[in-house]
Order: sequence, then C-alpha cells, then structure tokens
Amino acid sequence: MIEIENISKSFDGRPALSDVSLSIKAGELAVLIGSSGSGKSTLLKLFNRLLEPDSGNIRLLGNDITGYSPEQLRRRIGYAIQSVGLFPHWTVEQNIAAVPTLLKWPKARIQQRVDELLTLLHLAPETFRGRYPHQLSGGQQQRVGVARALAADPEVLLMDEPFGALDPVTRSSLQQELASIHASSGKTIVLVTHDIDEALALGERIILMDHGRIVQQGLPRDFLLAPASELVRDFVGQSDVGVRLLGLDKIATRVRAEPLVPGEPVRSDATLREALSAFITRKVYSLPVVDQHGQPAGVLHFADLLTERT
Ligand SMILES: Nc1ncnc2c1ncn2[C@@H]1O[C@H](COP(=O)(O)OP(=O)(O)OP(=O)(O)O)[C@@H](O)[C@H]1O
Repeated sequence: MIEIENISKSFDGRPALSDVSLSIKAGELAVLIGSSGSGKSTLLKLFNRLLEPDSGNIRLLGNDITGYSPEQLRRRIGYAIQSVGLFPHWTVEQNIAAVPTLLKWPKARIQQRVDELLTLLHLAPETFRGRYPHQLSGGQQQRVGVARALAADPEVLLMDEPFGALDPVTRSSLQQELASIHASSGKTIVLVTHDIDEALALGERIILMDHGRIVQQGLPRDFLLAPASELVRDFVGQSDVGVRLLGLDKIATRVRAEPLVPGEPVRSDATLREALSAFITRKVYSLPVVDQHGQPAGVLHFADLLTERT
C-alpha cells in the first residue's frame, strides 16, 4: 500500500530521518512508536506530502506520490492529529465536511456522510452537528477530528497521537472504537503514539524509531519477548513484560468449559491482564467467565494464565 524507500530528511542541517525504509501493507494497522523527537511525525507527514523528503522515494499503491495531486492525496489519505486542528469558526458539520466539500460532493451526500460518521463515533447528530469546537469537550473534539479524517472514505488513515491528552477512560473507549472501525472497514491505518500500551493494544505491527531510524519492527509479541536492544527493552518496560504479554491474549483463549464458579463474572473478550487484576484484587484462584451476551462461557483458573496459547 505504502512503500518508503531510503528516505532522509533534515531540518536546518540536523537529520530528522536517516535512510528510513518501510513497507505498510494494505489493511494493516501499523503503530509508529518512539521517544520524543525520534522522527515519527516527520515520517507520517511525508506520507501525505505535508513534507517533502530530501532524498528517497515514497509510493502509494505502486505509484510515486509526487504523481498525485494534493486533492487526490486528501481523498485517499485521511489525517488526524492530537491538537485536532478543527477550524474554530466552523461547525462540527462543516469541519467534518471539509474534504468532501473540497471534492465537490453533492450537499445531500455530504449531510448523510456527516450524520453517519457522528453516529459511528457516538456523537448524536442532532446535538452535535451545529456545535462549534469550543462547545465540545476534548474527547468530543478528538472524535470529530477522527470523523473528519474518515469523511471522504480514504483508503489510508494517518493518526498522529489522536488520543493524546485524554483521560484514560475516554482514551480507552476511543481506542476500542478505532479497533472496531479498523476491523469493520479493513482500512490501512498508521498510528503514531509514545504509549507502549496503546501500541500493544492496537498494533498488528509495531515500528520503533529512535534518532530518525527504525530500530525494530515486528509483532507486539516480538517486542516483548525478543527486544532487539537495550533501548527496546527499556521501551517495553522490562518489569512489566509479563503483564503486557497477558494483555495480548483474551480470556476466551484459556477458558475451560466448566460450570460457573460463584462471583462477579469476567467477560471472555477481556484480556488475561484484566483477569490477572481480578484474581489479585479478589484474592481468588478461579473466575466465572461469560461471553459478550452475558451467557456462561466457563471458568478461568489462575494457573491458566501460565499455559500456552491455543
Ligand atoms: N518544521 C521543523 N523545523 C525544524 N525542525 C523540525 C521540524 N519538524 C520536526 N523537526 C525536528 O525533527 C526531529 C523529529 O521531529 P518529529 O516531530 O518527527 O518527532 P516525533 O518523534 O514525532 O516527536 P514527538 O513524539 O515529540 O511528537 C526533532 O528533532 C524536531 O525538533
């Protein structure tokens, strides 16, 4: 989908990216992670030509991106950023409609699309369509930012810390929404974060950057079990590797088909990390498990946390 070849980029003679090559597959959710100043945002901005590289090539769907007009790139690539960047004097509807309006979609189609996206992001269209950004909470603004990025149904979604500066509850609910949008639409998504737990929760592939270079890329599990260097080891937090590994698997993978034991049930689609927390706080060795519909699914035993994945 996107091929980056030997990209370098300097600002005022100081390299921000040095000889970076990367391939993003169609339908993939890739997460770029790294410390502040490692070059993540710069790399993302090259994808939609907000910045031009000093050297190297970028191809979108096999074609060099310099061959696409800015309008074509805006239609094909949605972009959401942490500071949201909503136009303050435009309503929510006008903000979300920015790219479709630019592309001269018919009015009725634009209105329909705005309502569809507001609903998708759990913002009631009648309530929010006519509001201005200052009449929204931070989390609502972020949702509108994501809706705007999705408006013209782009094939690729670039997200630069879209859930930064949010409380953990709102952040986690937006993460879940993003995961479900990804699962249902199959869009290619590149997400920038410096939160390792966000990267592990969302990334199908994680790409870790340091000083303008890619230092490791691979599956979340590889990062935890086979960090390529001391830096990666520090990034994944050595003392938390165990619980983070548990965070990668669902309770459903270990549940035993047994009659429910007493107690408040845990859901089979919760992670084993959440189960560990329940074991510890409740001081029990077994937990009753239900499915997403609340139907009995079986029992998870403490020892099951140690068994291999099935
Ligand atoms: N427009 C610019 N002018 C000058 N230097 C820049 C510019 N944009 C980025 N840089 C520099 O390039 C380097 C990489 O910046 P970049 O924003 O890509 O990092 P980042 O990994 O996204 O950081 P953060 O996590 O803090 O957002 C930094 O040293 C930064 O100061």
